Amino acid sequence: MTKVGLNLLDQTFETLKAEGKTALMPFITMGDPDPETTVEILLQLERAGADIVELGVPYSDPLADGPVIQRASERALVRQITIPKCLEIAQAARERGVKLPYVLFTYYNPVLQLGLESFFELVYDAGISGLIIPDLPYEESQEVLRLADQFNIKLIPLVAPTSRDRVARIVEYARGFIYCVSSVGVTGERASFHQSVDEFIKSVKEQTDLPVAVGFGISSHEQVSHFSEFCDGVVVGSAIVRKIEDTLPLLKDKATKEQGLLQIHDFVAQLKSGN
Ligand SMILES: O=P(O)(O)OC[C@@H](O)[C@@H](O)c1c[nH]c2ccccc12
Repeated sequence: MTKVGLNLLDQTFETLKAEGKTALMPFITMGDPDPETTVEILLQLERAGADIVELGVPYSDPLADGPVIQRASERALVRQITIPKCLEIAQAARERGVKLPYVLFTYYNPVLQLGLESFFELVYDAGISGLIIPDLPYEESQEVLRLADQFNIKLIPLVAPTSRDRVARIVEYARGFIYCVSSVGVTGERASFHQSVDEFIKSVKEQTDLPVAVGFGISSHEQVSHFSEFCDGVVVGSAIVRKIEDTLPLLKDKATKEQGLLQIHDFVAQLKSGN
């Protein structure tokens, strides 16, 4: 039975567009450093001005991830953070008042381990609005897309400057938004971006009515501001995950946990507003 109804991710982009705003979209690794702290971090991200959040499922072989997110995955895997556990954490954050749309970010193998139908039932029940699977083989994406549509979960594609010739076909099957990868290689902060990135993103925008977001390497207010001039969303992962890593000593001690959470809040807030 196809699940109908409004999708919070779509609604959020529509509202932001009407307000002439760009979505700030943090990525964090779920369960890093532990489930309870992840709930607290999600609350801080929302308070800091995040509009949408990418919930990263830790994985043992994160091919597209740089060292910062690899280390975060390792810390989370020590706590046996599985997809069901990630979804529990997401629901716990909802119960604490987090209203952000959730985009689940997972490699394909953990999905296969659960089985596609079971996976989508769990993800739907957890109130997830979007899904990114960076290593989903194109040949299998039609079945995943059929189920995602059935459960009203937006299957978001990644497009890279190296896949220019495939953009038209990728966009044709896109849902939710288009995730433009700013650079080739793996995730991780970049000091600068090749000037052709702007033109690549603008060329993608010309081929779709869906929102277009950019990610990979963005780590400062200046970079967020630059891309916010022509993107509907800006994803920041490694820079925020590194901030979490840097505050681990504070987060681990009850006496200083609030101070650590506040430092994460302030870092994300300055990404958004620059002050
Ligand atoms: O970490 P960065 O450079 O800020 O990039 C966002 C990235 O973390 C997030 O979207 C993501 C995490 N793992 C990925 C793997 C592939 C594509 C994207 C991702």
